[in-house]
Amino acid sequence: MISSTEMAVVDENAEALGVPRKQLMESSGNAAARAVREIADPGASVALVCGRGNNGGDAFVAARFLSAYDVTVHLLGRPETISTEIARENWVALERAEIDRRTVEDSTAIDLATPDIVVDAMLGTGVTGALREPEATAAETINAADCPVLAVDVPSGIDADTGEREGIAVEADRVVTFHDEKPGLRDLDADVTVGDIGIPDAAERFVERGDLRRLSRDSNAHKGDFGRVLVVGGGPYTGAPALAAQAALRSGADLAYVACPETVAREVQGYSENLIVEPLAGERLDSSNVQQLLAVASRMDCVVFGPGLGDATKSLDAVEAFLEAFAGTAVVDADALQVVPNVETEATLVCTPHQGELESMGGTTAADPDDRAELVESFAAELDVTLLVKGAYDVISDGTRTRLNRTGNPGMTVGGTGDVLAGVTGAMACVLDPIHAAAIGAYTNGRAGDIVVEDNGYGLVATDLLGALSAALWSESVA
Ligand SMILES: NC(=O)C1=CN([C@@H]2O[C@H](COP(=O)(O)OP(=O)(O)OC[C@H]3O[C@@H](n4cnc5c(N)ncnc54)[C@H](O)[C@@H]3O)[C@@H](O)[C@H]2O)[C@H](O)CC1
Ligand SMILES: [K+]
Repeated sequence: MISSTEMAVVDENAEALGVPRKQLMESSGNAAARAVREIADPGASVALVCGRGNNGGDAFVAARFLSAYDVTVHLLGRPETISTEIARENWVALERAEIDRRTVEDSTAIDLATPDIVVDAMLGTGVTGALREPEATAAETINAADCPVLAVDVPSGIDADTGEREGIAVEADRVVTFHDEKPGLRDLDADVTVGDIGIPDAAERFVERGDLRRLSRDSNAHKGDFGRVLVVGGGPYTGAPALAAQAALRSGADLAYVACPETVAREVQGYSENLIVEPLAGERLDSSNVQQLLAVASRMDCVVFGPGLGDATKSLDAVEAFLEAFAGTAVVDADALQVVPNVETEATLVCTPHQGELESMGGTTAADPDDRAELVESFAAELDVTLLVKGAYDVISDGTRTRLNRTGNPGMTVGGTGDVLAGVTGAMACVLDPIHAAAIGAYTNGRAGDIVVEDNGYGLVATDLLGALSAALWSESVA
């Protein structure tokens, strides 16, 4: 089962893997034509009722595959209003092929005559809200037709995210849906088949640029809507927490705080005026800081534990005491990871170990990415956390869903890149589910590293990544 949001991610991921949308439309149209052939014999009359989006485009393609039938293509609206380039190209192809195509500019004038089969290709996963005109009246006409109705992808008027309808919807006898079943179709009184349109499994398995669609920026947003991140770390090291916090800002968080021992607070602040530093009494994090941390954390959307914290027992005890009392979202990295296997917490945890750290947590690893993915998935389920295990192929799993990330390069073994990753993941965890936050964190951090190396060659340092994060996340040129 796949929602329309998820479908849009997978569709763009397929494109990133070299399978363009036009090719997918060709397969969708072919699958729709196959369904027509299963319902009606050659020579039968087929009325295709098409909208102006890609759902309609599928039917333009189907018409080309139905040369043995008496086909009429009805476009609802003017051809200039066809909303996508690939649908328009397929519309134009119909004219050249001299296939009977008509435009219906007045919804009351749609005349299907008495076809042997009607194909509903008005709206698919792009529908929002109740059917408007001319689609609403056309749906009535289709429902009144005395012949079988085949819906392309989803019956028009059914919301492909929820399976619900807000007003009138096409009553289909048969649905040919693409790639995977859509919500609600099973509850319909219709025969539903899933057409394989050639989207490779890799489009779901690997994190690709389509995943970035999960990050939409609403223009009405306020400060704080994209998250407040608190990085807890520093003591033996000062650069690490500053890197993580700046990475969180560069990847969209609105505010980044660093809670660190007071002895290093000035130094941490010195790295950037964009950071808000919260000094903690003492030279190393210890249990006496926990109440203060809990108070600060209660105002945050995500807490990142670990960067530059060190492995002093008293600091790890403090992390444990914090997590025992915390019920929010935390990213756990570096030495703080040791605490995770034994802690009793209600917090939602995203852990970012490299393979050595995974083993010290009690997990196992393997050289083959698919074997590793299986091991990581079961370990994530056992710990009840989301794991992002770093490697040439990063493995991300919440124990049920498992993804692989291939961005990044050998130049990124340099110190500090893990702190950047923890910060990016923290920013993502403010606005996304843990599995998506970790997947996009891994993708973005690696992509930033690839951009730096493409521009300058090897020799990157962690601060270079900060400058490339925006491009990795938002630049159109990233392909
Ligand atoms: N990877 C894939 O799944 C593929 C899917 N294909 C097909 O494409 C459609 C989705 O296409 P899209 O262009 O995104 O949207 P639609 O065609 O469903 O509709 C967009 C169109 O409709 C207008 N609109 C939206 N809501 C309403 C409404 N309530 N009333 C009237 N009009 C409405 C909107 O303004 C747009 O103009 C998918 O279902 C598949 O059939 C491709 O084949 C490629 C592969
Ligand atoms: K449809």
